[in-house]
Amino acid sequence: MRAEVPTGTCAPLEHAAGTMTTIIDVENVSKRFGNLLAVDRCSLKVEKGSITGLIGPNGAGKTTMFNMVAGAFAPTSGKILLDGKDVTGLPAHELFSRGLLRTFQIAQEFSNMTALENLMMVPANQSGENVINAFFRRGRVMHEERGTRGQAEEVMQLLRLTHVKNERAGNLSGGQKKLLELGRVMMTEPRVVLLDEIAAGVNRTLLNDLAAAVERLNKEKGLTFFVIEHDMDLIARLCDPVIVMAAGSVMMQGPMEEIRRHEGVIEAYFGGGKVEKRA
Ligand SMILES: Nc1ncnc2c1ncn2[C@@H]1O[C@H](COP(=O)(O)OP(=O)(O)OP(=O)(O)O)[C@@H](O)[C@H]1O
Repeated sequence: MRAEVPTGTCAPLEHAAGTMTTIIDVENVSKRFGNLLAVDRCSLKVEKGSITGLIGPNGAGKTTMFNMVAGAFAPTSGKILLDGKDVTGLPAHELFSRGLLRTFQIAQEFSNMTALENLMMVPANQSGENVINAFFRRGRVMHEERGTRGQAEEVMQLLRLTHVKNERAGNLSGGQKKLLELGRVMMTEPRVVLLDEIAAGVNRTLLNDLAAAVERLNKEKGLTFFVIEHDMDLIARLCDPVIVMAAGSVMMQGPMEEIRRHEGVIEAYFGGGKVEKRA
C-alpha cells in the first residue's frame, strides 16, 4: 500500500544552511506487520527548536511512526538518527537517557501527594531515594532537594500551576492533571518531546492552556516537540512544519496554510472535502 506522492513535495524541508539542526532524522523507514506495510519507505526530519506536526487520516501510519521514533519497536528497515547518531531499534529507556521522551510514558500522578511533590518525585537518580545516601550524605541530599524544589517551582510557574502547587494532585481538574503531566516531563529535562494527541478529551479552554504551555516550553526552554494530532486548529496554532502521512507514506510537508490548500492532501486526507476548521 502506497499513497501517490505529489511530485516534489516528499523531500524534507530545505532550510538555509546553518540555521537549522536536525534532531530527529528518519531515513527511508518501513514497518511491516505481517502482510501489512504500515509505514512504507518514509523519510522525515524534525528540526531542533521546532514544533513539528504529524497529521494524516486514520490508519495512515502516524502512531507506527511515533512508536518507532520513541523506541516502542524497531523498524523493519531504514534508519532513525537522533542528533546524527544511529538509534534505530534502541528501546525507549535508552532514548530517554538521550533526551527523547514521549508524553504519558511516565507513570500517572500520585494522587495523595501535592502537585509540587509530584514534580519533585520525577528526577532520576536522586540521592535521596537511596537510604544509604540519605543516612551518610545528608548534606548532599538536602542540597539536591533544594535544587529539585527550585526546578519544580520553576516548572510550576512556566505551566501557570503555582496557585495549585500545594493542592493534592488527585484534586486537580483533568486539564490541570495534563499540565502536571507535562510538568513531570519537563522535570526530566528532555530535549525533544513526542506529544500524542493531547487534544483528545480536552475542552477548548484547557486546550488553550496546554497549547500555551507547549509554546512557552518551546520558546523559553528551546524544547523541540513532535506532535501527532487530529485537531487541525491546534496543529495550525502550534506546528510548523506539518508533515502529512497517507497510506503509510509521507505525502508532503510545509506550513499548515500550504497543507490546507494542497489538492493532493485534501483528496487523500479529507476525501475530497474541505479541510474543515473545528467550530
Ligand atoms: N501492532 C500492530 N499489528 C498489526 N497492525 C498494526 C499494528 N499497529 C498498527 N497496525 C496497522 O498499521 C496501520 C497504521 O496504523 P497506525 O496506528 O500507525 O495509524 P494512525 O495514522 O496512527 O491512525 P489513527 O489516526 O487512527 O491513530 C493500520 O492499518 C493499523 O491497523
